[in-house]
Amino acid sequence: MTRHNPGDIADGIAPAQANASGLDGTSTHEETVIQGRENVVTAREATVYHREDVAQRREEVVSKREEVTLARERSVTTREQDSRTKESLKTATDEHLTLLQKANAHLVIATLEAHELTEQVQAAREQMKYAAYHDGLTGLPNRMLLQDRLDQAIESARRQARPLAVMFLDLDRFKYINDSLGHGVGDQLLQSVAQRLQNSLRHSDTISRQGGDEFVVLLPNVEHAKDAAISAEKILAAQILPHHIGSHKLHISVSIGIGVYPDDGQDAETLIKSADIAMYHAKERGRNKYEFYKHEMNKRVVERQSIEAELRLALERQEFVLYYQPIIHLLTGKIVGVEALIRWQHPERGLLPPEQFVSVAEDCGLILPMGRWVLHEACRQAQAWNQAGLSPVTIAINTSAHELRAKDFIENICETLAETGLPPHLLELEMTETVLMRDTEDTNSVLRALVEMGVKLAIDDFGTGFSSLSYLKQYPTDALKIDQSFVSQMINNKDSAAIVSAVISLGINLRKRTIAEGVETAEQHALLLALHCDEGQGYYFSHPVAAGEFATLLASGITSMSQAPADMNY
Ligand SMILES: Nc1nc2c(ncn2[C@@H]2O[C@@H]3COP(=O)(O)O[C@H]4[C@@H](O)[C@H](n5cnc6c(=O)[nH]c(N)nc65)O[C@@H]4COP(=O)(O)O[C@H]3[C@H]2O)c(=O)[nH]1
Repeated sequence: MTRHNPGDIADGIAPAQANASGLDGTSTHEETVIQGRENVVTAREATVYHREDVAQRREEVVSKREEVTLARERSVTTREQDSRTKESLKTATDEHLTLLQKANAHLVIATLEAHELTEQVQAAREQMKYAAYHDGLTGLPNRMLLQDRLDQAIESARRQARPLAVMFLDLDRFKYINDSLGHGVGDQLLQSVAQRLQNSLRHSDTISRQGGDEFVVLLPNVEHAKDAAISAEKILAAQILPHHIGSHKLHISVSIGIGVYPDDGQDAETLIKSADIAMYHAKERGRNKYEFYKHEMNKRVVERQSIEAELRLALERQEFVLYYQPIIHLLTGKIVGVEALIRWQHPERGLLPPEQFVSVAEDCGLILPMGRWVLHEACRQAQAWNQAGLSPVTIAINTSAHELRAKDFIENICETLAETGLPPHLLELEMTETVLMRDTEDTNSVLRALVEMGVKLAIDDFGTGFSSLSYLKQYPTDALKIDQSFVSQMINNKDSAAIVSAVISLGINLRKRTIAEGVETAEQHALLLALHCDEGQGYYFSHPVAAGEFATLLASGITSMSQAPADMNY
């Protein structure tokens, strides 16, 4: 745009325009004036326009400036805002970073903790798994693990068409050690037995503890049955050596039954059962033995099971009876006592001796009601003889460990004596050494209570248990019964004679009566007399007889039963 000088407009003529009109030479003065006026008007208009234009432009400029200012302001504001935003963003980022770092630290810790926890959980899981498959006392595989391994071994034996063997082991007379020396010693003995089993067998064999004193061994790699016999012999030889437990030197043997796959069982359960049955037969043959399973053995086991079931009914049906064996004063030949011995008048099997059912009764707990019945019946009978005017004799009764431990044992004896009217000094309780050696504190208080009541105490089968002479001084016992195994051999075996002689001397010195059990011959009788044994009991004098028969013996005063009928076997 052309910019005009405002002075030019004030003169009324724009120089350029003036110059242009004068040149053409055609216009008049008037025209020129008019022209000039028009020009002036035009110029004024132009000026006006120009002014308006200028004003407008100024406004535009102003507005532009405002815009620019506004834009600047906006820009400043935006920048400020930006900078503020950036700052807050930075702060937020920093905070976020800090949080992240913290979170990361937590995450690291949490990861470590989780790792540690996983390890603990894993360890706990493994521990639980170990506990589920192992015996807590010996650390040996338990029933479950054995089952597992046996299943696998059977499967493998089946595929390869070869045999495998299972051995069932039971410690002989472990119960007596447990009863007499306590569970602590019993547990240590089991650990020692387990250790020796491991040392006697191969790593590939599985030795498991089934519970109590029972172990089962899996021999997966046997070529022939005789391989199992070799392993069994190794076990017997290792276990028979004394076990040193604390201050005790314990002798224990094992009985082993062997079942062989596939003949004696095609699955784990049957095989173990066969080995178990064979083990019972090994025990019956005299312990410290092994025996292979034979099919006819099963019959005996079924018999034992049915005995248990029938024994429960025997008390209700009053099938038990007592037989009485006289005890003779050796010097005078008079009957001074009588031992009550239980029999079971079985409806089908006839009269059964105690060895066929007393241990079953002990195992299934029936010994307690059975023992109460024996006590009551024996006291009642003895008092009946007294009241019938027969010379009073001491009645001896066998007392098992279970009975002695029963809470109501003393109470029961008091009640029985009161009910039957038998004077306490005519009752003698027989207990084995092992029964006396258990829980010495408790046993002592029970025995003292009995002595205070006036009841007599005799130690049965003396010399066969884990003899500790200190308890002879400790307990208030009246008599020592010399075990029949020594009496029966005393004539031909010097050692047995020496033991019998020593026990009698002990009795004399400790002022206790000595009673020889199992006297069968005149020679034994004569030697016992010469050794100053007080009393004797045995087939030489009388077999155990029924109550009526004993009354006859007592009344007739027969003291030597060389005349005893031969068929008096019970
Ligand atoms: N070889 C031979 N044996 C003779 C002779 N004289 C007696 N006997 C037998 O020797 C056993 C003596 O009883 P024990 O040692 O107390 O041994 C008893 C006793 O431990 C237990 N018993 C018997 N009756 C009871 C009872 O009522 N309760 C308890 N808990 N056990 C009993 O059963 C065991 C065996 O009793 P029994 O079979 O009656 O056997 C009796 C008796 O018949 C002999 O000259 N030669």
